[in-house]
Amino acid sequence: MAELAPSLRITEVFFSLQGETSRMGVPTVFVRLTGCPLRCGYCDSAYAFHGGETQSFDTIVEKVRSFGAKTVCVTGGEPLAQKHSLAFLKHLCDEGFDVSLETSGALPIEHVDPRVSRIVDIKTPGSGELAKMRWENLAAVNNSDEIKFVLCDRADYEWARDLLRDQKLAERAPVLFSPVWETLKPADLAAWVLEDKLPVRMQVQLHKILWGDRPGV
Ligand SMILES: C[S@@+](CC[C@H](N)C(=O)[O-])C[C@H]1O[C@@H](n2cnc3c(N)ncnc32)[C@H](O)[C@@H]1O
Ligand SMILES: Nc1nc2[nH]cc(C(=O)O)c2c(=O)[nH]1
Ligand code: SF4
Ligand SMILES: [Mg+2]
Repeated sequence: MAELAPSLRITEVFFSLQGETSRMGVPTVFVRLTGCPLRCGYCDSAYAFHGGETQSFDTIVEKVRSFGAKTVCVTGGEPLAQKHSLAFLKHLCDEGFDVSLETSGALPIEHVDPRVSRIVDIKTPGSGELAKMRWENLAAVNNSDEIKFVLCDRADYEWARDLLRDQKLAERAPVLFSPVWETLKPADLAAWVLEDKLPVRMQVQLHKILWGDRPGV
């Protein structure tokens, strides 16, 4: 019997400015996949934990293409938790898109198509999901990827700073430090990064400054 065409469970596809990472500000199509095995206390995308709609690759790509942009960010939920996400990432690259992936760090990243830039979170103690971190992922990141810490408070900051130094993370890939929205004051994080002269890129979520904390932007 012929296999059904591969599909994904999708929460939303939308066009916005990339609000995170070193690609911040670039017009980007976002594909948000449904479902996540983690429950970070601060998650701003909990609406993607359930629901969504099953769509074929062709349907998703047609929607992506309709925005007329070359840059695509696959996020979630946790994209790598879906069976066909690796094939989908490869398909987007084959179709000529410039693709980035937002992933929690809890699932294997090494089989992601090498043309994809992988933004790999290291979940902190404050996220409540540190125990899910798959530390082997760190050996797989390279200079076209980014390692990202989303920080709840000073304790998270010190934990991330110490890990950055001990594991020489900045030598593996660019490192991002981002405050949890409306939880850690960006100016506090900026002062700490400067005081410790950390080799990281501090970033705030541009889309929330522009449009607030809501789906679809
Ligand atoms: C919604 S997650 C989806 C992808 C994947 N599950 C992950 O955690 O990377 C995308 C990014 O948003 C970050 N994020 C989620 N909630 C946030 C918040 N309240 N403030 C700042 N960043 C947040 C996550 O840490 C992650 O880097
Ligand atoms: N504008 C915008 N940029 C983003 N970068 C990463 C996002 C995400 O939710 O993963 C995101 C998002 O939700 N919106
Ligand atoms: S891993 Fe990502 S989507 Fe899942 S709960 Fe954490 S921030 Fe939200
Ligand atoms: Mg978001």
